[in-house]
Amino acid sequence: MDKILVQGGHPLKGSVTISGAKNAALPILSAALLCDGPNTFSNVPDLRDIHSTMELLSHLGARCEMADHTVRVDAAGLNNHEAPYDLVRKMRASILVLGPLVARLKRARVSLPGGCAIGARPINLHLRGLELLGATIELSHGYVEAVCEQLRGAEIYFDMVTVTGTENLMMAAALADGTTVLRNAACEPEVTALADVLNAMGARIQGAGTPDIVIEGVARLHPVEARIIPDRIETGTFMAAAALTNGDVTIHGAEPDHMEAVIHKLRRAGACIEVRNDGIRVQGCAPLHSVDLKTLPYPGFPTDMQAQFMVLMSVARGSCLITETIFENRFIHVSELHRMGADITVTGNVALVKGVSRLSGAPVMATDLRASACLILAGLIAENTTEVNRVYHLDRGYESLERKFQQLGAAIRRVKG
Ligand SMILES: CC(=O)N[C@H]1[C@@H](OP(=O)(O)OP(=O)(O)OC[C@H]2O[C@@H](n3ccc(=O)[nH]c3=O)[C@H](O)[C@@H]2O)O[C@H](CO)[C@@H](O)[C@@H]1O
Ligand SMILES: C=C(OP(=O)(O)O)C(=O)O
Repeated sequence: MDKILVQGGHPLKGSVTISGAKNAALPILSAALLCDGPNTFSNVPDLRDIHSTMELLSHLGARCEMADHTVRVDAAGLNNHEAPYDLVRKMRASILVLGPLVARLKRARVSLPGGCAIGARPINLHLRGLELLGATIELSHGYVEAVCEQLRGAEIYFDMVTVTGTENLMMAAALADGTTVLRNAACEPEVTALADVLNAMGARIQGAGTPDIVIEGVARLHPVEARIIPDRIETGTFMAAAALTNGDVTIHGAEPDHMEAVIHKLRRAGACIEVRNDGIRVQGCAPLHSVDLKTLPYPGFPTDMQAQFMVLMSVARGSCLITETIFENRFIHVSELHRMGADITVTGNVALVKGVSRLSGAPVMATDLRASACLILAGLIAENTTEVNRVYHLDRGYESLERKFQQLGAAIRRVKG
């Protein structure tokens, strides 16, 4: 298995270009199942999760190919309603084929994704929404089976904000008879990006990006060409790294409007951030200060940035509380940060982080994507060498992470295992 070695102590300097967003690309690739004919999506990040999704869509009968960050998906041959365990277990976002399959084929049999390192990750709200749209749902042998004659519009209220739940039901409702209203819907930019692609396909969706989304069902959708939005979590990871190393980095290709909560917290922690026409410039203005943080649905501070922010706080002046409200077990990185000398105490979903003067390099590993990114960041400022193991989690979500850090002057390299 590959590992990444980081020699700490090099301030990051220069510029970096952000890739397309994994969490926008995955639902959009599934949306291609809703129409016949060739869809073309550009700026798709070349990641393991993208290839897993293409494998799943091919299994369902779609034709998929990727070249130079452009993915073509043609679901004219969609003929299989079953997403098997072996493909779904590789990636939780596979559940996003459920809505499109029920809408197109009137039936779906999709393996339940189950939990993962960060928490239980239930899909009860997706299933209840599909029932309200008229599908009959059964759970058996680890699979969800959904059938319907024709989906019909309904009013659906989400008890919790769910990103993939909102996306699944928006895709299903796009081809339902009548009007669907989603209340307390997720407002994440990736939801808006999906709605934009569906509308370009001929769907009638209003209100995406707000908690009330209204979808007037249409009889059919047509293929499109679309570009995937920039990855706001990759952007935030590089912003955090620049501030942490007391560096000076300009981030190109990012969308500053999606970064407000992260920019706000980094500024309060002492980073100097300038939003310019050619990118976001982040300069470390040492020392960093402790600031409390709570993860929330968008536009709140993203759970996917909590681990990276914790590294900053672990070497900031003072103490702070970091509260994780989205996932019940998203402090996997804490025990590894302890091994590097951090002073963090976790009680339930709250971490008390007392800033220390330095971290020291150590062999570490994490079983989650953003926790792995956090350990790379810690390695950038730690004394001596940090060895980050199990980097296949990173490869699910960051394209060329070590190459991008090398360009900024970090002493980082991958060792093939
Ligand atoms: C709101 C939120 O920040 N969602 C994050 C979540 O999206 P993802 O779509 O994976 O997760 P959801 O948004 O669906 O889940 C949010 C919360 O709702 C609960 N839930 C969800 C669906 C359901 O049917 N029943 C239920 O109880 C989950 O357990 C969780 O506590 O993980 C992604 C990967 O880290 C992040 O990019 C998203 O920002
Ligand atoms: C945890 C993540 O992804 P997934 O939902 O695919 O597990 C993430 O993007 O941080």
